[in-house]
Amino acid sequence: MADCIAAISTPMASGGVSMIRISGADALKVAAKVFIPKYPVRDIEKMDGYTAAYGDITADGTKLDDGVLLIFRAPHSYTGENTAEITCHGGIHVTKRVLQAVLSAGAVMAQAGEFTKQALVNGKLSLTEAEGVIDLINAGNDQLLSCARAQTDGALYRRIEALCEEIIAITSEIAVWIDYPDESEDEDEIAKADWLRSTLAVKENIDSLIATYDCGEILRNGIATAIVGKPNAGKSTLMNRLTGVQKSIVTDIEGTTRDIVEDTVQLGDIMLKLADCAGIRETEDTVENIGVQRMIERIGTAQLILAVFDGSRELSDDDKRLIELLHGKTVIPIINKSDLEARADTAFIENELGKAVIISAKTGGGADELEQAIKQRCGISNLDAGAGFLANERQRQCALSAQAAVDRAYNALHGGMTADVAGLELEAALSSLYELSGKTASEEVIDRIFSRFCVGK
Ligand SMILES: Nc1nc2c(c(=O)[nH]1)N(C=O)[C@@H](CNc1ccc(C(=O)N[C@@H](CCC(=O)O)C(=O)O)cc1)CN2
Ligand SMILES: Nc1nc2c(ncn2[C@@H]2O[C@H](COP(=O)(O)OP(=O)(O)OP(=O)(O)O)[C@@H](O)[C@H]2O)c(=O)[nH]1
Ligand SMILES: [Mg+2]
Repeated sequence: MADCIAAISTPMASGGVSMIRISGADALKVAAKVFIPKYPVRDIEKMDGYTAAYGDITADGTKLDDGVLLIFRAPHSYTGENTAEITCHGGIHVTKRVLQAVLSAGAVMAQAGEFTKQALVNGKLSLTEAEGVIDLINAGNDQLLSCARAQTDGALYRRIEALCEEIIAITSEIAVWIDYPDESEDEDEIAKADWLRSTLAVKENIDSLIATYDCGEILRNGIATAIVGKPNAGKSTLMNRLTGVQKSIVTDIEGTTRDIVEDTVQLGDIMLKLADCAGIRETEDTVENIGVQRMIERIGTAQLILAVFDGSRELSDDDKRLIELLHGKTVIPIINKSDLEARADTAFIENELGKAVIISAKTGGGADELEQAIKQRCGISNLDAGAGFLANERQRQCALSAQAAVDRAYNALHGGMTADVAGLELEAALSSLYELSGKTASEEVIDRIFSRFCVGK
């Protein structure tokens, strides 16, 4: 058996060409057994990196196909190992036969993500960069692509490194203090105040790192958005206006919408998963009541609530009951029907729920302002992917344990405990951050990450 792995790196589908990748110390030796260069006659094992040859791909002396061989020399390859890429015609069967020939020549079948794992082991990629590679492959729009690109280029990695350096600066000072305590109490106090300040800065940086997770989550999965308000406020009209289709029934009869009507809409880079709900009111109607209950449940689960008020009428008890339900939620109050004379108490609404947006769902007035408000409220306009952000739950969990440890360190310093306690907590934070960047991630964690890759990546 030769010291190299091999797999088909292109999709299992017919196409123009397919690629079989071989990576490891013996990659060129194995390639030489199946690939016969046509001209100039040359020794594959002596080919320079970044050179290609045209020739026949063979199995046991029989020609399978003609193809192109591309050579990378360690460490200058994706994996950091010697790499040979054989490109053949893109039929599923012929590609499988070429792989078989390569395996017969001694290569070992690669596991899912094993090429990228080699890259990780060889220091070509950090763990968070490798995670970015999966996101890049899965990216379905420009925004996701540029976020994944930032990750594969090490944006998060650098942000974590910077945090670690800040922490190390404090822990090393504390370590010196433990060995050589300051002579005077004054100096001691000055040093402690200094550590407290630096720890606070670290704390703020971790907090803002954790806040980036929600933006990424919103980009990937969209925002669960509930449109709520009293009957006839114009919820269904707004829903139809946002999606551009007449999906929700609109009438001037109160209680028109009962079942939740769902649709999605792309607002710039954000996807809203809209739910148009029944209007809130006291009613004897059994069916409508169930609708109202469902609306209340949605208020509980929605990430964003568009609370629609009829601006042409005075606020009713139902409006006030709704406002009660919305406290503590992420809400954009919307005063609808701006094409009619204004009668609703906007100041009251803003006082309860924050800055309102005035629109006319009927005419489309205020649509831009609403889009801006949604973007602002969801923090998406604040996401600077190039500055590094948390892209998945594993990363978030590591960052949360680092945050908890830094909080404990801060409280220890603030509460007047001896600095060695804070020092230990900061060490704990550091080890969570190392796990995040992959410096100390366990084999198990790494395996779990790579199991999300496809074979051949
Ligand atoms: N044919 C082919 N195309 C591919 C890949 C591949 O493996 N093969 N990749 C696989 O995902 C991506 C490109 N990834 C690569 C990453 C590094 C190197 C490389 O040769 N790195 C050298 C040189 C770096 C430099 O010049 O700065 C190195 O790291 O030393 C090559 C491909 C996308 N396209
Ligand atoms: N003038 C004016 N009328 C509007 C506007 N938006 C909605 N309406 C009207 O208000 C009435 C109720 O609209 P809907 O969208 O069905 O209201 P809803 O909030 O979904 O009502 P329910 O489903 O009963 O809870 C309809 O006659 C709409 O045409 C607006 O911006 N201006
Ligand atoms: Mg409706």
